[in-house]
Amino acid sequence: MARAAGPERRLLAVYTGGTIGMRSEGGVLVPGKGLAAVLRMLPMFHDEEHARALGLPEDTLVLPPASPDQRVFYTVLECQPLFDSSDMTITEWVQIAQIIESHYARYDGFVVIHGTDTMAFAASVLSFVLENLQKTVILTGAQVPIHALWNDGRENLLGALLLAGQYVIPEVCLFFQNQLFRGNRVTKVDARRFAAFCSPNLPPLAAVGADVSINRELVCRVRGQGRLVVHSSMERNVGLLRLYPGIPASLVRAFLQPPMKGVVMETFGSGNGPTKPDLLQELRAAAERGLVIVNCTHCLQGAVTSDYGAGVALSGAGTVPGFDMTSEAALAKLSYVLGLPGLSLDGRKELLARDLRGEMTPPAADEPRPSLQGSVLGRGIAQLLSLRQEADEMWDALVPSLACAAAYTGDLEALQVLVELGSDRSLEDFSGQTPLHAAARAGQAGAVTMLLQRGLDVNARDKGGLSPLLLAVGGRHRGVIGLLRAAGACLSAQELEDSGTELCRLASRADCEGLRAWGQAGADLRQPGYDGHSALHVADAAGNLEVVALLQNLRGGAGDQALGPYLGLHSFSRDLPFPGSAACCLT
Ligand SMILES: NC(=O)C[C@H](N)C(=O)O
Repeated sequence: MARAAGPERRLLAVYTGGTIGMRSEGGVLVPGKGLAAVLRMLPMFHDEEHARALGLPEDTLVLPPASPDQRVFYTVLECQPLFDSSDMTITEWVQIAQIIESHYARYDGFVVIHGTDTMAFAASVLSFVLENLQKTVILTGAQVPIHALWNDGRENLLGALLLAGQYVIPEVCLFFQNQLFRGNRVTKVDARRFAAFCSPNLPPLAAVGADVSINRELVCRVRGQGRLVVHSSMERNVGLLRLYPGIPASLVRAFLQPPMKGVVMETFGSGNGPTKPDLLQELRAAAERGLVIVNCTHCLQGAVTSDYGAGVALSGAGTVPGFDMTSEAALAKLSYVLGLPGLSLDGRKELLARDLRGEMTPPAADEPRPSLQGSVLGRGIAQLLSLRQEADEMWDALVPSLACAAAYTGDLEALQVLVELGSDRSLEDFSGQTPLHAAARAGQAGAVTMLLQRGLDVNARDKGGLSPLLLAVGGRHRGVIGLLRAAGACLSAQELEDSGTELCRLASRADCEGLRAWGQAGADLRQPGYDGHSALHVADAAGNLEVVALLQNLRGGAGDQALGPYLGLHSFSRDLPFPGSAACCLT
């Protein structure tokens, strides 16, 4: 986490509805249009004099100076339609993520103005949908409309704009009543009070008083190095089932029927439930059918543990522990994990039990308690716990190499899991190679496609300066070269210059495939080698008519245009199912 640099910071505020902008119609509150016009009239939200002096466009608002050397400019994007958040679903939240994606390069941070009723669900979903986030995203809203005399909307929105404008907190956060929370840790706890949200199992990331105090230990590091990825294929057939004393097995059975694919089950206390055989049998049968059940406690605070027989019975029936996740986060995570393509059931359960976006505290992170040092058994347990932690660290260190191995062999299922596990850190191995290098070297088009979709840097260089494109050229993997080029891979100026000598070498060996690969990668086939001769000269002097004909056919310089039709170059956007460009409307 860093204080944002630069004299001007630009934010996009996506206004989706909620009480903050609501008006009373017929005695009830309904979403209200024109929030930007309201903000323009409020001096705390817009410095008209400064805007006029700079000649800012009509849609750009500017906050009064918060510090002498920095100004926050922002644009309000009003969605159509506006929602009471009770009507919002995963579909709208994915659309918000797509709006962020399509404006990502132009803004330094994002504020999402949202109704409070489902804001905890929205923040949780966004935290999973947005992968490799490197900019601040803050959701906020209000309990009372901003145009009312006494309201919380002004403070909440101003705080969110100031934090997103002044700090790089690369997470989906929620700001309410002077506190900045991790979005997937919050839950709404009050329908009326201004302190509407709490984060029961994680302290706030920041608190705003006379000063801003940031809890630096807690703020996520920038996750991965790739570009932003929006996971739009969230599974919709997920549900939330709250156990209550005496719940009949027949009701549980009815709830777990297809098309349901995943269920968050809210249990008692530390993850306990009734141990009636008929109920356990329903859970077991559903788990055996492939339904994924995540066990979360319905307590506000605390975690699912294996302290009680009544909890162990549930895990014995095939449920996955959700530890200290909120039900909102668990539902969002389930939808995300079940929506990932190409994973086995075990792979999905493995991801569910792992902390992916800071949404839970798995027990492996527990420090051995000091009291354990007092007895022989206690010391043994403490040692076991620390061994387990070391094993975890070893696992983390091995993920990049394992991911490279999976990419090299084209094991897509293993690769998917490993890339997900490594998403909060670099996937470079000891030599600086990423799995994309390994896949390109081996010509694994499927793995290359998956990794490009996951946002791995197409032009990454390993410690020897090699890029995936150069490795694919070396292996003459023309399908992979096409994929990389279409995703923006290019040879460096030095490689283009050095390619002349290599082209001459290939021509002298009559290596037509090699020449085609270089041409497809964007090399100019007329580039002279170290002695000033081109590949065509070399082939001509050697009397190799096939190579001469090939080079003449492919002349015209940079391979793309000349080789495109010949080699079947294709449009990346047509071939890869990247999320389409985002609409600004929520429909
Ligand atoms: N305070 C609010 O924003 C509640 C409103 N019903 C909403 O969620 O849109």
